[in-house]
Amino acid sequence: PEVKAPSGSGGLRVYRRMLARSRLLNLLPQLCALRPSLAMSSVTGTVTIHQPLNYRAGARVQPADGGQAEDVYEPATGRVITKLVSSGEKEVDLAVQSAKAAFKIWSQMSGMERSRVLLEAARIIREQREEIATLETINNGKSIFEARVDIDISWQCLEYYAGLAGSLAGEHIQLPGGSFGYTRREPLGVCAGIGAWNYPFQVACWKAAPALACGNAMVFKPSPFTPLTVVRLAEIFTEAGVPKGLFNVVQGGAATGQFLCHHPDVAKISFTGSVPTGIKIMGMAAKGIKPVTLELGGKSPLIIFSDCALENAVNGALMANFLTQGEVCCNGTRVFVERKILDVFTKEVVKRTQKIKIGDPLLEDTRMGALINRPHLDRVQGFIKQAKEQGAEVLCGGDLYVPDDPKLKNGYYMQPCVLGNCTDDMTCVKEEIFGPVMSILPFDTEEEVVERANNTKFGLAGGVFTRDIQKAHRVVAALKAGMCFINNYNISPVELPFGGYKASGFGRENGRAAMEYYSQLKTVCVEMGDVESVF
Ligand SMILES: NC(=O)c1ccc[n+]([C@@H]2O[C@H](COP(=O)([O-])OP(=O)(O)OC[C@H]3O[C@@H](n4cnc5c(N)ncnc54)[C@H](O)[C@@H]3O)[C@@H](O)[C@H]2O)c1
Ligand SMILES: C[N+](C)(C)CCCC=O
Repeated sequence: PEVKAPSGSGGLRVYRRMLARSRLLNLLPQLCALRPSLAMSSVTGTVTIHQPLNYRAGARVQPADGGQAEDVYEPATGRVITKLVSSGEKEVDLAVQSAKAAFKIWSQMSGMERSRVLLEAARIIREQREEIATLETINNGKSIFEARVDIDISWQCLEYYAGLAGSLAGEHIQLPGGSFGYTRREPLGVCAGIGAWNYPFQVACWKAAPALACGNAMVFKPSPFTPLTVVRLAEIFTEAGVPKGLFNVVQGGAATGQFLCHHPDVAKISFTGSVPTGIKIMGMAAKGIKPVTLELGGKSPLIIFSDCALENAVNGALMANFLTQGEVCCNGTRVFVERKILDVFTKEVVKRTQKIKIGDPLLEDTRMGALINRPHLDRVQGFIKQAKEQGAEVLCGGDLYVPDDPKLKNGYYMQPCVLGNCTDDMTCVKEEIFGPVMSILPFDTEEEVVERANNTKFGLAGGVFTRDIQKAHRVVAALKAGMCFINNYNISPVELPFGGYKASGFGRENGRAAMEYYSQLKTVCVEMGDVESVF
């Protein structure tokens, strides 16, 4: 109901379908109206946060050994919205100890008891959807339209794992002479979650929901660029009834993350971020022999065959490149187009890209907001400059965008960009840009395109558009990527496992699979007879 899809907009239809999965969604505007929320009063450029941003033992706290306060920006305006105090070793330890104490209570509860608390947390998120989405938009710069979808995926994730919490079980195995064995699926203990800035609330839910469902506690460190909404999540967990200290937030950057990873009482690390940081995380996990989930970057291929439904393929390419200003790990940024339809496809993609409404992310009709910060915007611009130098042609966009509204003039906006005349050896085709930049690459045969699509160090995602269903399955089977789409792109039903191959990481979030990454198997061997010793 809150999503108004212009007619013929297939990408938005997909999003609407995802949202329509909740009957309760119809009630959301009324529910929001009952609660005096941040959303009611906020316009871009007005919100400032003064509350402490760490969360420990069920309350917001200032870190016990905080360093110097750093500015946190509103990407839409370039304005400082809050100050972030990084947590030192002492604060990280206090958070871990708090989690350890809560783990003792939570891990002894039945799956059904945990389920009820997670369902209540999901309900509160739904109720506060508008407020959380608004805060996410203010802190991240993505459009409010998209932030609402992120929040919906977040509560759906909690509901999904609430449903699975009661089903966590082992098996019974018959042995000779009436003896038997059984297995218990047990929680790991205190899990560390470390998040990226592109989906701050959603990344936290994708980690917290399966972790808590399995009986673990968590200490979460968001990106220092987006510290705000995860503290709301912590408050919501407390309000829903988790033991105080079960979900804690420590703020800070690399140093805080390192204290967390090295902490001897942290049993597992779940990391979302870049490949270079992922390598460091794995090194730290190796030192402590800790299991690790790595959700890293990508440079995913999207393959458009000439027998596709063209409008769907164009919509798919837009969805694969321009959500969240292109700052999406699984984006299909290498768009391989069969040469027969290269011109017609490219023309349509360019036309649609030029129509994307850029601007104030809190306005209802905005579809592209501001990039996360000035250095990142400069970096993306640098990729486009280099692409031109290497022979790519800018078919549209690529320049900075300055909105008419004076309060937005210091925001970090750019026009979404489509690059033509690309070749596989160009930097824009090889490296993750993490901005709104699509590279179009022509191909002639299936065999050729599969080989080129796999010719990358990454392996997060991939997609194919074709009406030939045999070809579609054959191609995705050949793609070396963890998350593949046929005739769609970048939707994320929480029931489906998500994660990478190769340098894009390992472990899975979402789906039943994630339960394995937040639990461990204990085997119990039971003797019903006498013990026969060989000695
Ligand atoms: N696969 C996925 O699910 C997924 C999802 C979102 C983003 N990403 C990837 O994340 C990247 C963008 O996010 P980013 O710029 O925040 O990544 P980043 O690697 O710079 O930072 C990620 C997190 O790690 C922390 N960190 C940095 N150095 C650390 C260290 N030495 N020890 C411990 N923690 C440390 C950061 O403070 C932040 O919280 C992109 O590459 C993107 O593809 C992947
Ligand atoms: C929700 N998406 C669009 C699938 C993005 C998942 C998180 C990756 O950055």
